[in-house]
Parts: sequence; C-alpha cells; structure tokens
Amino acid sequence: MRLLPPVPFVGRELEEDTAFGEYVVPKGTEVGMLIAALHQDPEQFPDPEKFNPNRFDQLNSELSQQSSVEENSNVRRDPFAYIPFSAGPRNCIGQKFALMELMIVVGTLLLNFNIESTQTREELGLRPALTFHPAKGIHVKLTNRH
Ligand code: HEM
Repeated sequence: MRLLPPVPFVGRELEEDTAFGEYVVPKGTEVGMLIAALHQDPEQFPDPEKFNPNRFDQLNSELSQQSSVEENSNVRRDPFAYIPFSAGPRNCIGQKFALMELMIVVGTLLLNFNIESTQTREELGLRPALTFHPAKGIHVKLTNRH
C-alpha cells in the first residue's frame, strides 16, 4: 500500500488560486497528485525503498479501533504522508471495506501458508494505468503450514 499503491495518482481541479510553496497555481488548473511518489518521501519514510512494515507499528495495538488509515501512521509523520485511499471529501468510499477484506484475506493466508515470492520487484513489470498492475501476474509459492 505504501511502496506500490494500487491507485498511484489522483487528480483535482482547483476551485481557487492555490499556493504550493512559492508557486501560486490559478483556479481551474487540473492538478495531479502522485501518491506513489509521495509515499517514497525520504523525510517521511527514511530508506524509502525498503519494505519495512514495522514503520507502522506504533499504533498497531489500536488497529481494531482504527477509524481511518491516517491513525495507523507513525504519529510523528505528516498525516497526509501516507494516503493510499487519498484524502478529503472525495477519498475512497471503500476504504474500510478494503482494509477489512485485506486483513481477513491476508490473515487467513498467513495462518495457513508460508508464502514465498518467486519474483524480484523488478520482475513484476509494473504497468501503470489508473491502477498499478503487475504486467505478468504475481507468482508466489505456497507451502502448507499444517
Ligand atoms: C486497496 C483497495 C483500494 C484502494 C487502494 C483504493 C483507493 C482509492 C483512491 C486513491 C481513490 C481516489 C479518491 C480521490 O480521488 O481522492 C478511490 C476512489 C473510490 N473508491 Fe477506492 N480503493 C480501494 C478499494 C475500494 C473498494 C473495495 C471500493 C468499493 C467497495 C472502492 C470504491 C471507491 C469509490 C466509489 C471511489 C470514488 C469516490 C468518489 O469519487 O467520491 N474502493 N479509491
């Protein structure tokens, strides 16, 4: 969700002149926000290329009460540094459903199987479109744990 966010970018049309740092972008401009790049900001995620789920550990014990993805981010991190479901009034309406589904599916798989990837990240052959797709599928080896 951080390194390869399924939705790599979102767009908005500015309703008013908006300042981004030293630049003022006029009303009506279409702005693209590259979530995939945002998630690799080394100031927010040191050693950004590294897959390290422990980055999100701090509040994991509160996961069951979590009401938004941001709450599961490191508290010292900018609240908008990690936005796989976007943010604001038009963010993902399926966010909570998707997270529940993810936890159930991934949890059930991990309880029952050891999972080993047979590809490197480069071999996934990412095909960026509206959503990120692996060009040739995701190949894993499952070994029964029981
Ligand atoms: C891991 C899974 C998912 C991710 C990463 C994801 C991500 C996103 C993102 C980034 C947006 C764009 C929001 C924006 O423009 O600011 C979006 C919109 C949306 N998503 Fe998801 N989504 C996921 C799963 C789902 C599911 C399961 C559903 C429905 C059951 C869903 C329904 C929607 C809808 C209806 C919108 C449009 C909301 C609007 O424009 O008001 N998504 N999603």
